[in-house]
Amino acid sequence: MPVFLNIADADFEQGFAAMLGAKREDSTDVNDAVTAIIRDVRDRGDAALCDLTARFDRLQLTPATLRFSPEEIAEQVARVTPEDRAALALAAERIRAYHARQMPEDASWTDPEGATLGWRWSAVSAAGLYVPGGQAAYPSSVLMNAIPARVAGVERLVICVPTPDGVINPLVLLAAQLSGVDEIYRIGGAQAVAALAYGTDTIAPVDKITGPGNAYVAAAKRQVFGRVGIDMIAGPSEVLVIADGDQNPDWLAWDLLAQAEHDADAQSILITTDPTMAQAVAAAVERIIPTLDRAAIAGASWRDYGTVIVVDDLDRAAALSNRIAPEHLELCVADPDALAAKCIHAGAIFLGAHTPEAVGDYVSGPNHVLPTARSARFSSGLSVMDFLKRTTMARLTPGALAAIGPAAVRLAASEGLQAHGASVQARLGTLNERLPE
Ligand SMILES: NC(=O)c1ccc[n+]([C@@H]2O[C@H](COP(=O)([O-])OP(=O)(O)OC[C@H]3O[C@@H](n4cnc5c(N)ncnc54)[C@H](O)[C@@H]3O)[C@@H](O)[C@H]2O)c1
Ligand SMILES: N[C@H](CO)Cc1c[nH]c[nH+]1
Ligand SMILES: [Zn+2]
Repeated sequence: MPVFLNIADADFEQGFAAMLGAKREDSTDVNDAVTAIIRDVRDRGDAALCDLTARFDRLQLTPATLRFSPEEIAEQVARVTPEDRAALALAAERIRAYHARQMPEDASWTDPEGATLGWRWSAVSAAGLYVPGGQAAYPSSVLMNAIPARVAGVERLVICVPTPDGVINPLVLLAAQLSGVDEIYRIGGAQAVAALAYGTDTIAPVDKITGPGNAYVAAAKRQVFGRVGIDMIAGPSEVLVIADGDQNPDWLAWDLLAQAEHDADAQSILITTDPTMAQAVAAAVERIIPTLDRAAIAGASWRDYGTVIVVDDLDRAAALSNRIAPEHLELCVADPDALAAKCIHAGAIFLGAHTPEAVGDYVSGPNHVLPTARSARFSSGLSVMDFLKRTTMARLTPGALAAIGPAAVRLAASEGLQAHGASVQARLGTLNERLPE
């Protein structure tokens, strides 16, 4: 049974703890295995990639076949139906248009002292996108990672995707093609992350690695961070639906199950002001679960992490939502804008009964790679900013240096840094002057 709370009389703190659950912890075994794999790839390069792919993905490769050839990509992409191609193209175009608006502007101004100041944005030169293999390969996630990189102006975009037993989802390759990916390698796990970070004879290293993956991929991203940038370590998906009493319970049940079917560790929460709605949605969820293709996963997720909370009013719902800081927040209420104004901490907000979270997974335009496990309190979803760096700029005239330089000289002296002060004084012509007491 999911956790069922009536906030009016339940111990919320206890329920809150149960709701957040005891999620996965870092495993020493995984970390040690990943350290060894990374070392192997650094030492033996392509040979290690081929050996590890044979071991984990049951696929024999040579350095020459690590990369998908243009002919193979064309052959796979030709298998995609026109309907699937059109849907993917529509998604790609909407995601591109949304992310184009995120591009920040450079800035430059001259202050009253005569200093011209500002900043300039530039893209990372090369980005590597990890695409989880097998059943978990989502073409939509290829678009969500690769398109912001391209919009940001990344010159070289690389994908690593494991192909267990040689099997690849053609839609993943089409999504890569639509997003302008330059190179696709059929490798996965920690060895792929190591190759992207350190490079091999065949794979040139990248500057930033993004994308989800299993515990080995996550541990490898943590271990190579510093050598390269990484996006975030995304945990199991979550949705919080806030609903008033005037909603269709079946619609809300489908929304909760759309997260639950992702992962047995996913979390779906309903907060409602109407006890009758709470009961109706919970009943609909139980009725629908056995009909799902992924009934076992969705059932486990709902049983272990599903939560239904009844509150007195929407202010209380907003306060709870802010504590949960959900990855996805659906506001199925009469005035979603008023409620959204009170919901400060959420990765993505979906306003109104006709905006199911699932549309955001694919085609609305915003990114579906979002902060999980309450990290929406301090972080944001993937965006073009993840592929950009900001460089600050300053140019001083002699007059500007004369106006503000003496303060720098004084501060350098206070820090005991003689050359710092001298580099300013030399320009001011005051190098041999004693510093004022
Ligand atoms: N948007 C998202 O957040 C999102 C999307 C899709 C998938 N996912 C997550 O990605 C993951 C997919 O997992 P997956 O395993 O199917 O694919 P994966 O591509 O993440 O991992 C496959 C690789 O794991 C490595 N591996 C497996 N067992 C190993 C072992 N014992 N020792 C060392 N390495 C080992 C192998 O190299 C293999 O190629 C799931 O956790 C899923 O929840 C997240
Ligand atoms: N809801 C997932 C995490 O935001 C993303 C996804 C991909 N495909 C379907 N859904
Ligand atoms: Zn989803």
